[in-house]
Amino acid sequence: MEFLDLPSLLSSSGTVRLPGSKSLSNRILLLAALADGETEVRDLLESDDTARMLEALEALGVLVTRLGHHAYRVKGIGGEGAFNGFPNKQLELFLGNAGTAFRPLTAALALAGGEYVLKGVPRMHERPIGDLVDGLRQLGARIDYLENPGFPPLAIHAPAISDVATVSVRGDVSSQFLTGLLMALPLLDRQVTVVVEGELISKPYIEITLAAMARFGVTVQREGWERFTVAAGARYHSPGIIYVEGDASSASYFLAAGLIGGGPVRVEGVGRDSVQGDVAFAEALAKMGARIDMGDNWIEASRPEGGRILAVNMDCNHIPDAAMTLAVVALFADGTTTLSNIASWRVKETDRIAAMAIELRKLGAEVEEGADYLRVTPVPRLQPASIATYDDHRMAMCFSLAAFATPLRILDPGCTAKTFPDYFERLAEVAVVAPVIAIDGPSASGKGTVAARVAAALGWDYLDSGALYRLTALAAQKAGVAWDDEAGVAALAASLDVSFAEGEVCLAGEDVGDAIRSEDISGGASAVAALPAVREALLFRQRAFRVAPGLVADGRDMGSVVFPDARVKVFLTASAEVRAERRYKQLIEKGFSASLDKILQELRTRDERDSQRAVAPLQQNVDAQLLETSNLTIEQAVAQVLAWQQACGADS
Ligand SMILES: Nc1ncnc2c1ncn2[C@@H]1O[C@H](COP(=O)(O)OP(=O)(O)OP(=O)(O)O)[C@@H](O)[C@H]1O
Ligand SMILES: Nc1ccn([C@@H]2O[C@H](COP(=O)(O)O)[C@@H](O)[C@H]2O)c(=O)n1
Repeated sequence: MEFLDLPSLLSSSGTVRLPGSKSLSNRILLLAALADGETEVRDLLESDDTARMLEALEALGVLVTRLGHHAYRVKGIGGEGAFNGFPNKQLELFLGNAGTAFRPLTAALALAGGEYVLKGVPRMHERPIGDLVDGLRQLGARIDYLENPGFPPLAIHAPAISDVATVSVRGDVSSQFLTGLLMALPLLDRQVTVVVEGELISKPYIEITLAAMARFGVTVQREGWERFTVAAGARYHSPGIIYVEGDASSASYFLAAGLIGGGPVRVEGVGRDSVQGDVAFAEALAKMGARIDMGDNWIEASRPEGGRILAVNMDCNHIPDAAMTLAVVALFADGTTTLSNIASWRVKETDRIAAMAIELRKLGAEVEEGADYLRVTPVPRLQPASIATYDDHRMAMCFSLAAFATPLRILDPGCTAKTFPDYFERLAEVAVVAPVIAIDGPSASGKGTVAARVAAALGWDYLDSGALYRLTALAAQKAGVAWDDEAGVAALAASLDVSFAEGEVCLAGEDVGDAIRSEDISGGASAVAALPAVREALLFRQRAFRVAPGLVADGRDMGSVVFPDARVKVFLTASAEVRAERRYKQLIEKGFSASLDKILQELRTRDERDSQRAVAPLQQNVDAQLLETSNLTIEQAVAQVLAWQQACGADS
């Protein structure tokens, strides 16, 4: 499985231009297709969900021209006289997991006339659509469930249009059912009123629908949130050029980063004039302690000097998507946060309440999960974890914010392609990561000694990565697993029970500081380190050491593989003879017997194996500074590394 390791994030500031809103993009594309005339859609979101809508429209015979720079020209199929439906009247469409494509297309195709099959990914087939189908059937639509009643896939047949003037639809499961119905009604040439049954959820999404329809010339008469009427003769007319607003839900991650990391972080593309309800996220964040500034087309979030992040009890029905971000902000709050009225999370890309609870607990938070609420109690120190994302873009994006507290592994980060393909690149632009000094070099060159002293001088953490390979070799020896049994040793490496505290190195609670330094285990470490699966198993464990305020790491591949973005990279070495002598002295001082010749020979063997192995071989990388210490004291070597650190202007 693909993954992305996020280091600890220290602070945030900067500006992000948001991608186009998913909700608006797919609504506008469909309306442009149904309208008369040509519409130029600018700033369209380029993502999986919009790709599914574009593919579907083109397959239906709508002419779409890609103009570049997120602009598309759509030749509408509307015109004078009765609506004739789409040019292609018999088709099977695959709509992935795009709810904003599936629901409105179901409604439009059900009233358009034709024989269509609508399918999606397995999760789409678990997301209810029965309420929309029931509403459409009242209008004469003929729709069959191909698998389970109430769920996609669907077979849509030409409708037997009735003259019913009032239809009802449930509003308490997904507002997309009402959206789908409303957007399709102008295809009928008569007045129809939709009556909402139950309390309508996610009302701001209906505002988006009404605003988008209005841009295409159709005004919906609204009586509260219960009755919506589309008049006879309502027709979609192209507005000519239409701009898609930035995605307000996507803004939530950056605004939250502004609060958690200090900010200010500004998002451009949404602001005071936005039609998207998720801009209300900014108010929710303000209740959690953020300072919010807003212009017509931008919003900025920061944390006031000395400000705390406040726990809240919040009804999130109006911002269901952006509220996921609040659940992660809650990890930084000063008490227990409760997010309520979020039952719709259960029928989104995944069961988001369940998924959120599982993943927040992995980080160490206390979480209570209810049918329609989530309660999060933070802990003083979060723990590094691999976060599963459930093929849900918002899981990946909101959990990235936990990196302000701990290094993280995000599994399947590519799932953000649904709405925000370059999310992690944009996040990197506004977040400052914990700095790393990577010191690589051959055995006994002094890199551990120098690295530990540099770390102490800077007040940073220190990682002796070689110790992890040594511990793995020792664990294998104790378990009777041969050092060349790649799968067996990798399994041990993945579950190593180790701790480094107060100068002790413990394996399963036992201090093995001296045992892992024996020449036998040195050879074993070098042997297991040549196994790719072992290196893979230890990768995140090493990266998890990268916490605030910074890390000095020593090993063989710190600068090349583990921390390729380290700001200072050093290749610290000395001649083999000098190194053998240093190791000899070290052993004698510790009271071990040793032979200089044997040490030199073993050291050369280890150098040879470390530099010849296929994965992460020991070598000086082009971007690493050479530090030849044969004629340097420890103090001189330390001073040189600190000078490089200062010269590169890294945080100290
Ligand atoms: N510049 C130096 N001059 C003299 N002695 C040094 C110098 N640097 C380190 N030493 C000594 O060399 C010995 C080996 O150093 P150290 O254990 O730090 O090496 P290392 O590269 O981390 O080794 P390994 O890879 O085997 O863990 C230590 O006793 C240390 O004090
Ligand atoms: N990043 C690293 C660190 C170590 N190794 C291997 O482990 C052996 C022991 O390391 P020491 O630094 O404690 O000597 C070493 O010989 C390497 O084979 C590694 O591969 N990558």
